[in-house]
Amino acid sequence: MFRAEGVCNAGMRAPVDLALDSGEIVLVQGHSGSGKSRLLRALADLDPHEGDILLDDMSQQRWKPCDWRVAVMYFPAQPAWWRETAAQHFSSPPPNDWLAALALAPELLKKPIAMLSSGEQQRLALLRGLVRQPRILLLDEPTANLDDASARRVETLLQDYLAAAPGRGAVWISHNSAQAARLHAKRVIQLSA
Ligand SMILES: Nc1ncnc2c1ncn2[C@@H]1O[C@H](COP(=O)(O)OP(=O)(O)OP(=O)(O)O)[C@@H](O)[C@H]1O
Repeated sequence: MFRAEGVCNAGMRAPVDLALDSGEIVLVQGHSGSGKSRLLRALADLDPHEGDILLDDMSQQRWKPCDWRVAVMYFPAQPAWWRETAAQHFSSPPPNDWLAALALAPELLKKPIAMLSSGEQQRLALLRGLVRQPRILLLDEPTANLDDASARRVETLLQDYLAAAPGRGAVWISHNSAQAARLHAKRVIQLSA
């Protein structure tokens, strides 16, 4: 379904091959600075890079870049905001059950971003991306700012999202071995420093 062959971005030590089947999570691990974020940015076509990346056998080079970045969406560890409130960043409002699943009060959407905790911002940024229905989620430590209970809520929501339609998958950076076990990833890509 999703394949990467010889992908290399500036800051990565070696090219990476990767394959993702429908519903699958591939974990990416490695020391700080080993190139995990740079790999995900290359997969999302956010930087010039080497190698080929295919979704349903169609090369990234044949996609319109803006369509690719919605289908193959990068979720940075530190999300960017450019308007005053989170609500202003959503193409369509997040479903109430998603907000509830992440224990986010709907009122948070209307608060100034500067008044939200980093964990609230990270969860809202996740929903901001999911409402656009990406197929491949490139998750850069999506629970980095969260306590254990909140992290598990995010894991459950993401696993449910992947299972809700065919043709979805995730490449997930995680430093947490307990989380890695919970995600049942069949494949782990270990980047060396
Ligand atoms: N635009 C860039 N061009 C070249 N090298 C870069 C660029 N941005 C970052 N780097 C370097 O690439 C290397 C890998 O960075 P990356 O952010 O992918 O690491 P990481 O494995 O995600 O680390 P961490 O776990 O600390 O987030 C680092 O040495 C970094 O300094």
